[in-house]
Amino acid sequence: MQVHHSIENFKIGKPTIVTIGTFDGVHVGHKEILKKLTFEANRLSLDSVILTFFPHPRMVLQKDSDIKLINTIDERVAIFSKTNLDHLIIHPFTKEFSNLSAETYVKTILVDSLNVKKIIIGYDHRFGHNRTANIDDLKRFGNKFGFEVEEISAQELDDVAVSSTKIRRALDKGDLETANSYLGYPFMLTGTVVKGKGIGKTINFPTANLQIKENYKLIPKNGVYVVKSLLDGNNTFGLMSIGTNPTVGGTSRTIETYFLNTDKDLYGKQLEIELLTKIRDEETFDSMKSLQQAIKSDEAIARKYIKTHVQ
Ligand SMILES: Cc1cc2nc3c(=O)[nH]c(=O)nc-3n(C[C@H](O)[C@H](O)[C@H](O)COP(=O)(O)O)c2cc1C
Ligand SMILES: Nc1ncnc2c1ncn2[C@@H]1O[C@H](COP(=O)(O)OP(=O)(O)O)[C@@H](O)[C@H]1O
Repeated sequence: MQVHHSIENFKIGKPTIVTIGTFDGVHVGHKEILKKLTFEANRLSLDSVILTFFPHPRMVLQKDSDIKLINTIDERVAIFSKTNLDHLIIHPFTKEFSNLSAETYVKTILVDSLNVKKIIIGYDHRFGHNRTANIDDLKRFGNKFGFEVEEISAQELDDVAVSSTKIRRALDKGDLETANSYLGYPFMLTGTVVKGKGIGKTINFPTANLQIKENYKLIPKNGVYVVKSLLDGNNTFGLMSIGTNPTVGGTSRTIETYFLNTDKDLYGKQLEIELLTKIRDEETFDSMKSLQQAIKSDEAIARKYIKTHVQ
């Protein structure tokens, strides 16, 4: 798959079949659309294209919007890269771009730049300045400019019963089982290991503190999770604590992982950590000893979970 960071970087080759959207999570419902896109691309001998926008329109048009996304843009690109689509275009969403009228957008971007012959799109897709145009307008433009529109009906989307909103809600509740089954892969957090207060080692539970640079990334509910990550090529399980660490007087939210069976120096490393299940909520303990006891019991629960669910 070729990745293009703007429409301008896309050089017209074969005519295309296109789907358009944010695809936050690239979940099992999205995958159905992508499957359809590949099938039709082969049948009609067209190049398949996903057109997506970044930043998310709400991040640009409502500056104070506190929108949280399931994937960072890099994670989304990595997931798309595993599909067999021909092109991914990540077009910068700017105020200027949002001012394009529906017809100008269709003509200049879809027709002139992408040479589109077919569009596969959800029934509720809206586009153009102030999102005024809908699927009927798109079909009208199709007649005018010579492309076909295949609508994915509400019923079809309902049948899958999965949406990015449902996944976000599950993550907000710490329900990783639901989120991961809707995603079709484990929810992940990606970032760099930075220095913390150095308390972890003193209680024999060193924790790699993950710094996530994207402030729009959705962080699941505070609590303790069983996680998995690839450390120097080895699948390594661990316990992740998300929260403000009230026991040690913390105030800001941290994401820390104690990895099982390793004593590696992880500072500065880039980690992708998969969240598998939540064990408990964050608690305020009356002493470091009680915290240490709780983590010991978390570790026992995690080892049991790994044995019964993963191996
Ligand atoms: C499995 C696990 C569970 C944790 N649970 C809690 C908790 O319930 N409450 C809390 O205040 N801190 C909790 N912590 C966070 C510890 O307070 C934290 O790891 C310790 O302060 C070390 O921080 P440092 O890495 O900045 O040195 C937990 C840590 C781990 C690894
Ligand atoms: N099993 C382990 N799990 C997590 N980190 C470990 C482990 N073994 C060694 N480390 C190292 O210890 C560091 C965490 O130690 P800690 O005392 O919690 O300090 P800090 O507060 O700086 O995170 C990690 O960033 C990593 O480099």
